[in-house]
Amino acid sequence: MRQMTYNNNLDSVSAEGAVYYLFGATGDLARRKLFPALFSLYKEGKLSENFAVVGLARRPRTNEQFRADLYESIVEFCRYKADDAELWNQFAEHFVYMSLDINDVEGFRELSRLSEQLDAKYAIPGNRLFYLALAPSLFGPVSFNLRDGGLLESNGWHRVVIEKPFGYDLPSAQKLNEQINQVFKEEEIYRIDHYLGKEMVQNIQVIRFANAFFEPLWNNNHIANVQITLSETVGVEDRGGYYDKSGALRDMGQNHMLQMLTMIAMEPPSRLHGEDIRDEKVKVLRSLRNYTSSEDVRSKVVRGQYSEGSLRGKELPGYRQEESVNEESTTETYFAAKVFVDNFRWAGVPFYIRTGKRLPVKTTEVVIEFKSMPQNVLFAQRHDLAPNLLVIRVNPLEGIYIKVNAKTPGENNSVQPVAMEFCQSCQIGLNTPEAYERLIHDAARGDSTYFTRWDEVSQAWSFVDRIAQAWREEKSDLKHYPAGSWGPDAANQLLAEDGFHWWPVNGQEEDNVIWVSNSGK
Ligand SMILES: NC(=O)C1=CN([C@@H]2O[C@H](COP(=O)(O)OP(=O)(O)OC[C@H]3O[C@@H](n4cnc5c(N)ncnc54)[C@H](OP(=O)(O)O)[C@@H]3O)[C@@H](O)[C@H]2O)C=CC1
Ligand SMILES: O=C1O[C@H](COP(=O)(O)O)[C@@H](O)[C@H](O)[C@H]1O
Repeated sequence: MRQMTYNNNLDSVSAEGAVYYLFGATGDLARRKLFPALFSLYKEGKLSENFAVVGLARRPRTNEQFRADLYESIVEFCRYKADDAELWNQFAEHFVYMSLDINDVEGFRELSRLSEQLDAKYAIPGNRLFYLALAPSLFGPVSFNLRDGGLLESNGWHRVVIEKPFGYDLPSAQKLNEQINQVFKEEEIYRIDHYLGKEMVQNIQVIRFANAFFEPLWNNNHIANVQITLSETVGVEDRGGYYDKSGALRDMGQNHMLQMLTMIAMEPPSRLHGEDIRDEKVKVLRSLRNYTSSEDVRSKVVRGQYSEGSLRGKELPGYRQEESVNEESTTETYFAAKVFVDNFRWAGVPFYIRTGKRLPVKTTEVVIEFKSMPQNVLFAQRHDLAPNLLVIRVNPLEGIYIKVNAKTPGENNSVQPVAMEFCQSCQIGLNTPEAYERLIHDAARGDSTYFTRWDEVSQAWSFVDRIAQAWREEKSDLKHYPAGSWGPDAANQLLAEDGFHWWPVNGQEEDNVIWVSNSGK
């Protein structure tokens, strides 16, 4: 095994301080995720005192109003309480608001002047982090105006953090990238995929590469299939307008699901450094077997849309009745796919991936199903021995469990499945850093390991585009599933035809399993 080292010499960088420019400061993402993340970083001393945050959007706000919005967001969404008035005032004092239209370069010139004042006030050496919580159509214009307005002329570093979706398909993503590249170098661009900031997604590397009983078995000799589930109970909420153009494939598939797949499937990097890890991840994306025809897509990819139903006793409308959704929409709110990684390690191993809205539970889990032991006469089993599983729970519970076979206590040669669980969130609480905290901190430190590089994004789009193309050609295979159900039955068939089934997720395990867990189960 090659030597791997952690790259932990970046901590000092954020201590230099920076101005954070929050474009889209009056929007939903800022309110629910970005403000709370900044407060948590401040509470933990990760922002030090030499920083400033400039909130930017068109609608007018005074600094006082902006700070009041900030406070409300933190009370509602932050994992830390804002109950220490002195600390709160100290924090809020770093925030200012400026009304600005992205298309107006004059506003950027004024922002540049404000920035110089903030640099002087907080002893910041010109470091600038531009966070674009904006619609993708504004990424190009904002980049040009940052340059033309003089924001990139300061002495320090300049980084731009870009929200997803990065385009709608490969051509639009290419166009976006060309625009941004006219202003920023690739190493200055931090494309967010917040799943990469999740504790357990980052833990995949440690579980794989730090355990002698996983890595040697991590291949097609021993693994029967891999299952990745990202299920949500929510519908489209107030994002119907965006979602109806996007759908589950673009909203979750092109990014979060394929990124998780790469973390599971990649080869060990030579070092745990950003570029080395991303080199390995992009090789996985290049190895994805492309669907050869529309027929091929239809046989391996299932799409669904939720109709009326109920969840935990609550009646729910169908997708087509949601606000800002076309009444005849054929947008998928669910998809499941059988994917192959055509390389030496994974040849022949199916990766089953599924995601959907209005499913029965909110969970993200990865199941590694190992090949079964050969059936033999040693055990008095009436049924096949259950395969060993490694389950990685990403959220809301965080942890892992392994399922093994053991002797049924007191009975001769009878076999009993036992699940041994390390519930990380039960052990240390749910107070682990949220994904956005981790990622904002990483961007400020110049660590782009858990951001997506352009070659990854483009490769993922070219894979997804083939599916979208087949769906455009033929719409009749869209299946409707009742809200609150596990999606179309065709998704079960996808596995059944290979002799597999989806493993239960989120604590809905089978009755006959003995649990050994630190969760008190
Ligand atoms: N919300 C979420 O949970 C997630 C969002 N994202 C992505 O993050 C981005 C932002 O999403 P979200 O916050 O939900 O969107 P919102 O629609 O809630 O907010 C958009 C923001 O952009 C500002 N804005 C729009 N046009 C202009 C303009 N011409 N000049 C200056 N500011 C402008 C708006 O302010 P104003 O109207 O005052 O100008 C507002 O602050 C999107 O790309 C989205 O896909 C990604 C993952 C999750
Ligand atoms: O990016 C997105 O992710 C969320 C789900 O994120 P999670 O961290 O709560 O699992 C999803 O609801 C949203 O549609 C999508 O845009």
